[in-house]
Order: sequence, then structure tokens, then C-alpha cells
Amino acid sequence: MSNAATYSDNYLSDWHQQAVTLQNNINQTILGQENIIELMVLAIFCRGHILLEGDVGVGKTTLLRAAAESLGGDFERIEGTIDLMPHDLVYYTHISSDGKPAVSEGPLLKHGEDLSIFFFNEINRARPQVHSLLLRVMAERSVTAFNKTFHFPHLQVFADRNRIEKDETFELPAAARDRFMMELHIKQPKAEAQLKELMFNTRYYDADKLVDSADKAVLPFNQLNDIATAIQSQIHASDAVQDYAYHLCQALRRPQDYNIQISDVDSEKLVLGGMGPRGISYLARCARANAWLKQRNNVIPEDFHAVIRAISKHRIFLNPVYNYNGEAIIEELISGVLNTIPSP
Ligand SMILES: Nc1ncnc2c1ncn2[C@@H]1O[C@H](COP(=O)(O)OP(=O)(O)OP(=O)(O)O)[C@@H](O)[C@H]1O
Repeated sequence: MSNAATYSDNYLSDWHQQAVTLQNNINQTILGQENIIELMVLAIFCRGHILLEGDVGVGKTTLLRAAAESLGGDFERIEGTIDLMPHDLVYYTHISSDGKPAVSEGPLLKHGEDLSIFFFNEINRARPQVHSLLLRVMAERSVTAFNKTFHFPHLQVFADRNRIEKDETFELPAAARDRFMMELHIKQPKAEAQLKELMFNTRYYDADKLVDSADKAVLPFNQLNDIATAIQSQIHASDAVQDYAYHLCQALRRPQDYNIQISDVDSEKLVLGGMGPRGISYLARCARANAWLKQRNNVIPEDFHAVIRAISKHRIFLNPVYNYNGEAIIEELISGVLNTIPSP
């Protein structure tokens, strides 16, 4: 299959340049996370929500703030706490300057249609009632309050959660995790030079200053929906590539049908649930966006390989007997699938 074809449409190439600028901008702020940043850029151009998870102090919040600042539009941030209630996102009550009780629009409502990024820090510290409201907002980009429906057509939710601290937290249910296009796992950089840089370069000591140093609003955020639609309609997937992607998804769901062997695991009983239609369509959309970012007008198997982990891992549910080693097994399953399904 040829992967040399490049798209000719000016609209797509102008936007490609802007996507590269966005990517470089975030990379200049955050050290050693090139792969994660590339995936975030893909999610942004597919209009997908992102959940970031990692160890403590690895720069999750700083990365999400840097991405939000670079994107432009109005930005709102909320801290997940155990006492946060759904209405705290929608309105708050206070005593106004004339001494009377008053109700004002909360973080979700106050920016109207200009709300571009809703950043939910430590999402798993918030209660399930709050998660449910957020789910609706993520799925429908709207919320009903004061007898009226408010719309946020440009909204993208970025959330993070700490991988280590699980006390007094509320795990996100499967349905909530499925609404996130990608779940990204961030680790500290491995390279000695980068770790020394993070240790000794004062630039990285103050996250506020660091985020402030990035160029702001490098994209017209309110046109992202249009470019996302154009990418999906103009980047093609041949029948052979569609077959390939179909079998990737099937094999992740039913590895036994593809004779995929995983050490010490009964493949017949391994997977309880895999990617549903939302997940597989996210996979196809991100593969198209990846082809576009690599300046091709056709999708190739490598486009699926680039995004499959970020999209499928949080959608694969194992038989509980394998949960003790779940992460390693899912990784082995994905590698097994990629090695087994023949590329067209
Ligand atoms: N890869 C990185 N690039 C730039 N700065 C980093 C990086 N990793 C950590 N830092 C710096 O470390 C500090 C902590 O970062 P941050 O608060 O974003 O981490 P976190 O993962 O969100 O922490 P927590 O787990 O407590 O929520 C900040 O000053 C940030 O600038």
C-alpha cells in the first residue's frame, strides 16, 4: 500500500501547520512527553475528551493547563473534592453587594458558548453525582438549568486523576471512562538529561510561570469542529484498511477466535467487555487524524497502531481473576493482536 500520497486541500494543509504549532508550543512547555502530547493533539482535532492518569508530580496538571492555554477560548478549572456537588458546577449562591442573597452562574455556565476547555483536576475525588453531570456535559455538550438549556459547542473536557492515591476517591465507572476518547498514562521522562533538567533548571520550578511562558491561543478554537469534520470526510480508509481495523477490534474482544495466546491466561475467559461502537468509532477517527497529522490523505495500519493503546486500554474489561496483573495482560493482549492480524 502506498503511504506517499499527501493531501492537496489547502484547508487541511493550513490547519496542519496550526496543529504542528500547537504541538511545538506544548512541547516547549512540558519536557519529555512528546508522545503524550502528540496523542493529545490528535484528540483535540477529533474533539475528544481526555483523561490523564499518572504518578504524583509528573506534570499532569501543568501539561493540561499548557494545552488549554495554547488552544485558546475560555478556560475553566475545577478541583474534584469529596464535598463537591453537581450544582457547584452550575451555579453558586452568595450575598450580593446590596446585601441580598443572589444566585450567579457557576464555572460551566459563566462563559456561555466561549467555553473551550473544562479542566477537572483530580476527578476521582468528586462523588458519582458529579461524575453523572459531567457525563451529560461531555456527551451532549449542554446542561439544563434555570429552566433553560445551555450549549457549549466548543467544549472539550480534560480531566486528571492520581494513579497512586486511592483513599477517599470514587472510581469512575466504565460508562464514564468510555466517554473519554483517550485515557493517557503519563510517566516521568526516562532520560538522565531530562531528569537533571527538571531537577536543576529553575524554569520548571514554578508551574504558573511555566504555563504563562507558552504562547497563548495559537488556534481559532471555535473553528475546531469544522476542521475535525473536514479531516473525517477527506481522509480515506480503503476497504482493506477497514477490514484490518475491524479485525483488530474483534480480536481485542474475542482473542480466542484469533488464536491469540497470552502467558498463564485462558483466552476463552479473559475478556468480559471490549470496545463498543463509541470506542471503535473513536479509534477510526483518531487513525484518520493521525494520517492527516502525518500529511497523508489515506489511513494505513500504522495509524491504528499509533492510537490503539490510548483508545482501547480503558475499554477492555478483564475477568476479575486476571485483575491482579490486569495492566500487563492488556498490554500483552494488544501486542498479540497487533502481531497476529495481518496488515493489508
Ligand atoms: N515533564 C515535565 N515538564 C515540565 N515540568 C514538569 C514536568 N514534570 C513535572 N514538572 C514540574 O513539576 C511540578 C509538578 O507538576 P504538576 O503539579 O503538574 O504535577 P501533577 O502530576 O499534576 O501532580 P499531582 O499528582 O500532585 O496532581 C510543576 O512545577 C511542573 O512544572
